[in-house]
Amino acid sequence: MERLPTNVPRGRFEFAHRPETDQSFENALAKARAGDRLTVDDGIELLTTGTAFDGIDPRRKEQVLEAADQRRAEVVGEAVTFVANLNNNVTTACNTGCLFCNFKDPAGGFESDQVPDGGVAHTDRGFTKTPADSRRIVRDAVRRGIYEVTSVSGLHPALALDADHREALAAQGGPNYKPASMYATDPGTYVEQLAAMAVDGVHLHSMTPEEAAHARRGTEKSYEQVYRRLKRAGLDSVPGTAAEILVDEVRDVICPQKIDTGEWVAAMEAAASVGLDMTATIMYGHVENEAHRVQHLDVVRDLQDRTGAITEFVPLSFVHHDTPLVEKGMVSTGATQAEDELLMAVSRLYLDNVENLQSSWVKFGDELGLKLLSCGANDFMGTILSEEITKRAGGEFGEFRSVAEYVEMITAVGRVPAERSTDYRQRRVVDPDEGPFGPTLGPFADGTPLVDRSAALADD
Ligand SMILES: C[S@@+](CC[C@H](N)C(=O)[O-])C[C@H]1O[C@@H](n2cnc3c(N)ncnc32)[C@H](O)[C@@H]1O
Ligand SMILES: Nc1c(NC[C@H](O)[C@H](O)[C@H](O)CO)[nH]c(=O)[nH]c1=O
Ligand SMILES: N[C@@H](Cc1ccc(O)cc1)C(=O)O
Ligand code: SF4
Repeated sequence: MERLPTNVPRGRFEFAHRPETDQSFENALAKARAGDRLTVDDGIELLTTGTAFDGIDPRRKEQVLEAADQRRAEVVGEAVTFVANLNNNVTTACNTGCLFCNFKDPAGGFESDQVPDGGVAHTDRGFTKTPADSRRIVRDAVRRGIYEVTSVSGLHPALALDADHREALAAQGGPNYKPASMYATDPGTYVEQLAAMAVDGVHLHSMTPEEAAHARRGTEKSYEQVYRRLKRAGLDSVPGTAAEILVDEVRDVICPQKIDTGEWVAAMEAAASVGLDMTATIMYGHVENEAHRVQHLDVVRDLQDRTGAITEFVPLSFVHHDTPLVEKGMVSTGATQAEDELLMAVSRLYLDNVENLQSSWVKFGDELGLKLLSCGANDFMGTILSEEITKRAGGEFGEFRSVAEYVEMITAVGRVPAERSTDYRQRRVVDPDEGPFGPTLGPFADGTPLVDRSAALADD
């Protein structure tokens, strides 16, 4: 039987870590089926369907997917959850230069001398919102019934933890700092933005490890001090993005100016130590190989063993179309479907201490997103209402799914739709015979259906 292709022919990049093991696929599959804790070598054998040959064996792939689906059913049952949420990203200004990212705009384009009076930024596809802008956008969405607002942004040079941090950066001239007075729009401080978004009891999900590093730059503050201050300002949980691939030889290629693996882990541990829940992610399907992917899972599993704070794992398949990695000719595609399916399945089997696995329709689309619910996933992401990160990398699956669409799609694949809270501690099963369908868990939610106002939101 012909083997299916993988996206990056092994060996194209000279990495020290390579998908070679002393384990056999059969042994690894037997351990997975028995519910044994897998080793990195086991994971590599499952993810490659056997390292003895290049490409993916379709029959073995189905065996791995079936094992993952069985494990999902045992761990979390038949419900497929979704959250009523909003993405409110504050700014696209960022000079960190991650090669997989097209969300960012050079911060210089936002400086006052670059922006016509009252006009939009020099890079007119980007944006910076004031705290007042954020508050207005979030308040509107809360009144429409959302439960959570997620906010992840570029590392704007004027952004600082709080007023004291701003003063310290101004006094020492940096690092990566320019005063807000140089920009057409002042983003405020992280504390001001969080306080502005923490309206009416909405759940505030923000401040990735990379943003926390930005919020302590040039100081001796610990990550604990930063996250404790952010929690006081209204932060409820932390997105475990900026993870990308938690193996430094890969980070050195795709995001050399970003925090390293150790810093990411330290920030996440700190967030957990001050009582914040978090998600964890992997952004895969670019230059890395299967050994890197499983080593990444091992870092996440170990973090969860030590903190228990990770509420879900979120595979982010690299959206490659409009990114520097493609422009530089380093890659030409993202992950193949077979790789997406196996990554989800091996995540389920390897992360034996993380209960929830998310399939994102904005990255995979509805059809593959639903298929991945039979490969180990049990969550189908959220309504989000607005989305720039994927869209600006060339993603074309939209910015919104209504509760009615969730109920229709989930029941169509024979699963049980359930609205959830960010921390999964609240789950409300939705009866598909009891329309109309709207969110009910948010502070102002009364079951009124959400409508697609992404155009209106984009005008904000
Ligand atoms: C855009 S950043 C914004 C927050 C912050 N600047 C950071 O890097 O954590 C958030 C995450 O989006 C994901 N992302 C960015 N570009 C992507 C792409 N082209 N495909 C898939 N995920 C992407 C990355 O995992 C990244 O950590
Ligand atoms: N996977 C993606 C997400 N996931 C995060 C969820 O939207 C939600 O914030 C989290 O599950 C906590 O409840 N968000 C995106 O905007 N895009 C994705 O691809
Ligand atoms: N920021 C990520 C999505 C994400 C958001 C919050 C999370 O907790 C996890 C993932 C992206 O757009 O790709
Ligand atoms: S991934 Fe985050 S830090 Fe990296 S360039 Fe994009 S916005 Fe900036």
